[in-house]
Amino acid sequence: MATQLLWTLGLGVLVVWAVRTWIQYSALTGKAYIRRLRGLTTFFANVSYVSAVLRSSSTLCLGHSQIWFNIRRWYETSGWDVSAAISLFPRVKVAYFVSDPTLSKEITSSRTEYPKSTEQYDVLRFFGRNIVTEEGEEWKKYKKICAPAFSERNNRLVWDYTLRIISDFFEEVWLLDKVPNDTEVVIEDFKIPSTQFTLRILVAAAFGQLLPWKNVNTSYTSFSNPSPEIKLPPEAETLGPENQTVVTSPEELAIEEIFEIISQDLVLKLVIPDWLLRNAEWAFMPFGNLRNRAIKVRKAFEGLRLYMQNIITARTNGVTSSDSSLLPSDSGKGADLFSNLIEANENDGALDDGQVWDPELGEYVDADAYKSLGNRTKTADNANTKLTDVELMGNIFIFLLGGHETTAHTVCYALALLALYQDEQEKLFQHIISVCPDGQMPTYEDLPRLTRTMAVMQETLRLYPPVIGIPKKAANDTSFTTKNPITEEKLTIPIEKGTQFVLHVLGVHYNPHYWNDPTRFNPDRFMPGSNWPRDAFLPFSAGARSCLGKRFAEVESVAIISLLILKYKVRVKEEEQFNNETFEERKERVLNTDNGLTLTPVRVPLVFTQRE
Ligand code: HEM
Repeated sequence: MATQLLWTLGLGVLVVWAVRTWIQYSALTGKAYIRRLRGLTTFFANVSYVSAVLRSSSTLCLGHSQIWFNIRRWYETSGWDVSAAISLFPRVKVAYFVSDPTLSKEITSSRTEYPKSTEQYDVLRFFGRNIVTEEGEEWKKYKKICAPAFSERNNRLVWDYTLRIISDFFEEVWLLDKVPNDTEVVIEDFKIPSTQFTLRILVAAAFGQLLPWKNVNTSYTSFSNPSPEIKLPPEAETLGPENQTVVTSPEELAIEEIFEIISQDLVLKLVIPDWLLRNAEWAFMPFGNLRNRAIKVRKAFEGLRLYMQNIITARTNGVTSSDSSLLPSDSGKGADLFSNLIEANENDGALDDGQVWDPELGEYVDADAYKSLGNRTKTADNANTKLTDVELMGNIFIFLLGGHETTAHTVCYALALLALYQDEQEKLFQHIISVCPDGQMPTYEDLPRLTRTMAVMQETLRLYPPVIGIPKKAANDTSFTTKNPITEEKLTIPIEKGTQFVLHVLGVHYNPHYWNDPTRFNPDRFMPGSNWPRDAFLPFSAGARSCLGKRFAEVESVAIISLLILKYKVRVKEEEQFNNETFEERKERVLNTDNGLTLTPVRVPLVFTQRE
């Protein structure tokens, strides 16, 4: 009887929901502007945790891979650069995907009208609130302390550490000096060393700690013409899914392993509630693989907490970073992100150069001038501007998370593209040796002249932006206008408060109305003097909430790419099973992409030959 009642009740709720959905759906799709901008209709909300988990393309939800695979289809179908994506559950909603650069500029430059849709970032508060997860006054407080950490001295430190780390890698892992000239280094998947580079650079530039190359995982490396005296360093334990060992304590994990686990399985931390994760041993007992992954994720987060806590305690006790003594120049000494953050925190956002970040102006200003600014100072002074240890940890965590994979994958795609396009690689090599003749190592002062390396990086970011969609929402009932790129007709769309927008970075970057031959790899677009469309390039977002680590990532990527191309000629590894493929097939294979935490190359097999 009770079961029958429950069934009847359930069915009743379902019918009410279905009828209500149908009415709402008909009303929405009956609107002329929705019909004109119509994109996909899916069951679940387009930007949701469900879509993060269900990544395959389906009509169930607009998974992340849809955003990748449908780069331009929606816009081509409607003829407009804005696409209205409708979802049905729990209620009918519309989200606007924007590939119109003028509209995306309007959105990014008006933070109060179109704030960041931070609900989707709640989960990134595991270690504390931080600059990515907050909006409004709270975000301003974080920005004021965090922005000065990315100082010019830190950029120099990034450069110096990158040179040091990559040179050590050549000597200790690729055994540059010990390998005869005709020996080639064969890399099964270049994503692995590129991730190892950027993690080490990030840890060095964030904490002043140089992680040793000793015991790094080198299972992806071999030599095509090995001489007997060459011995690779011993391999560290690999942590692929095939490895089913269970880590018993967070202290057992090295920082590399922690990041490898977090990159692979962050989504488990996002979707499994904490109490379940704490009891993963028994809760997931019947699911061996899932159980082991859940335990590893928990340990990795505990390990990272311990790692960061130890550094905070050491710094609080006056222990400073020591490894910068190993660097070629000492101009960046003591300017690691963490030291800068603590300094800015102590000095109300000011660094020792007397500059302070004004979150409302969005620029550095003189600290004394800032204090004399009436209302703005009042807001800042009233807020409790000092970050607690928990907030410091939350922000450092976000620097590590935001700066690791993004840059690693950019460098990986750049090398893949250069391996495929040998003529572009040769142009780049000639350019680098013109800046650094006679085998000289490039210095930080050479950076502004390494324009072609920067152009290669930018073109890579255009084609493979790590962050492919940036969520925003409307703060009020308002309207927006978009212009048809072909007919120039203008369409004004009324929107309700809370309406979701996705700045569709891929849609903008492949927009043929702004980029000539957009699928072609052509670094010349970004060379000085060429007039590329600034508003149609959004890899770091734009406006007040754009990437804080932009310069960090540029300095690091230009240094890594320049050094690799200066020392090695790179090509795609020949593999028997792909002997008969065309260039287009090879390109598709080598640049094959999945969407994990960021856009991720699937497997990039490369061969590096030492240059004379
Ligand atoms: C190629 C490398 C990188 C790319 C493509 C990239 C991209 C982005 C994007 C698109 C955003 C805006 C996200 C949003 O609004 O939802 C962002 C924000 C941010 N990024 Fe990056 N990033 C990169 C490297 C880095 C690095 C190296 C760091 C730090 C070491 C970093 C730290 C941050 C921080 C702190 C924010 C939040 C800024 C705010 O909300 O005010 N990023 N990044």
